[in-house]
Amino acid sequence: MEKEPSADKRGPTGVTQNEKRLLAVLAGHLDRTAESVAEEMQTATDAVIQWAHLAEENGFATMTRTVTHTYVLNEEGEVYARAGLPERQLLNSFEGSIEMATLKQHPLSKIGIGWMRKKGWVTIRDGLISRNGDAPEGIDELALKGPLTEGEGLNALIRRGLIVDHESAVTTMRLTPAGEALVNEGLDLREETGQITHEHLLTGEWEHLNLRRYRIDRLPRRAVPGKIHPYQRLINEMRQILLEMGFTEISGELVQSAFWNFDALFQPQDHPAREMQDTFYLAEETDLPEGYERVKAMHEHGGDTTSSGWGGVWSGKKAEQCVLRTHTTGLSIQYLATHPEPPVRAFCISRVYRREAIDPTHTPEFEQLEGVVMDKEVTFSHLLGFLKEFYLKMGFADVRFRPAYFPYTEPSVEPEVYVDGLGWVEIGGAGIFRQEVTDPWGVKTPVLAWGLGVSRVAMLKLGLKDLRMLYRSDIDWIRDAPILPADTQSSTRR
Ligand SMILES: N[C@@H](Cc1ccccc1)C(=O)O
Repeated sequence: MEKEPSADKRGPTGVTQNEKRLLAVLAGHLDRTAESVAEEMQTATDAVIQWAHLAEENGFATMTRTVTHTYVLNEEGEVYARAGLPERQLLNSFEGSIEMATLKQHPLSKIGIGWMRKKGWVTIRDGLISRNGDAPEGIDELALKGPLTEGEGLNALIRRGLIVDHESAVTTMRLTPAGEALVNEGLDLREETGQITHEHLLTGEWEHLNLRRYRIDRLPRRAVPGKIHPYQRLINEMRQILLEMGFTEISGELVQSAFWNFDALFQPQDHPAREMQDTFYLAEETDLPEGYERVKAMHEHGGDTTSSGWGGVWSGKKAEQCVLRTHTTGLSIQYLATHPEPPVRAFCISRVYRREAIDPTHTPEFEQLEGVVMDKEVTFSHLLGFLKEFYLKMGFADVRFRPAYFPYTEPSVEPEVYVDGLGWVEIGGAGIFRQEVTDPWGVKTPVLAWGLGVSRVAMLKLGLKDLRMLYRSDIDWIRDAPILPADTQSSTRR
């Protein structure tokens, strides 16, 4: 291949063909407008500006953009230019003093009176307007006479909305000394070939081609294609794991009765979590489902079981109240009520609502991953094993369990995962449903149940310091968040 002239001076990246053509056109001129260059090169002005940008980056040319304004009176301005500003016309309409009420009859009084006062032309006292003196012509009135050149007078007219500002930009460009030197050394203006073809190789023509150089030291412009929100991506991944483990996905309404959200889970009616400050109550009420009497009996005295219940009188009114679901455990028990025979493996990943003060780690709405496994002979060990397995698949290798309490499970645990830099982080609740929960619906087989904070997991997996980021649609964050397919995220995935 021919050695390109002065390749050393062009830097390692070379100069594009279009840039060279542009430099040749600029040679011998001082400043040229983009338009005239475009005309000579028989191309679009935008293209010329783009090539000039490249040349500028390489130090061969400079560009200057000059914005010029042309000011013209608008329709209203034209009228005032002929007849005078409203305040002048108004002032000329009377001598000495005039009753305010009379002057208000004047069609221009609305605009004019204020301006006359502002300019100190008149004094208003006891409903009477009096001239102060001879009211000399102001800079705005001078400007109105034209020509409209920049200055305080014009600014005053612009502020009063009497002017149209026509803006036009002219881009000029010229060679730098380096650009001139490059042109003087001679530019290789032969056509460039961007792609070598089979033909070129066969005929040996490739040896004589002027091949376009790649700028391998430059990053290409960043591509920001559409993609799934990082949080949704994580939720999809969790869903996939559970589906692969043989679970059925269930769903339910955001609005639930207190009955399903609390009572069916043997949560006593005076439980603090049911208080207004923790739960969003709605004005609506709903009918109690068939079989609610058995839940009532369970609360009051333990129904037909050995449990003694909570005692007292269970109020149907309280149970009829509608709430924004505070957890998804209410969906699990509803599902079991209609599917009381084993085996059942069900899950849902859904939004729940709690009256939390908003801060970096609390939002009043967040997602939970809820699940149940009902089968003959499933035990507490299976529950721990399952949770461990799930977290492993999510990429948390260290999982441990702390004893916990929920009104609906016994025994109960809170799983924790170990996160570098944070230590052990609590990430949900789990346990075996109590007899008080399952018995009213004829469920006789053990039920493993859990509810995990999905947004918590997301925070840890996405390295967020602020939970709110998940809900904020911060476009920069969304663009920057890496796309990690499930398979590459965790080496423990089996
Ligand atoms: N509902 C509990 C989690 C949980 C679900 C199922 C069983 C035990 C605990 C919570 O919201 O924190």
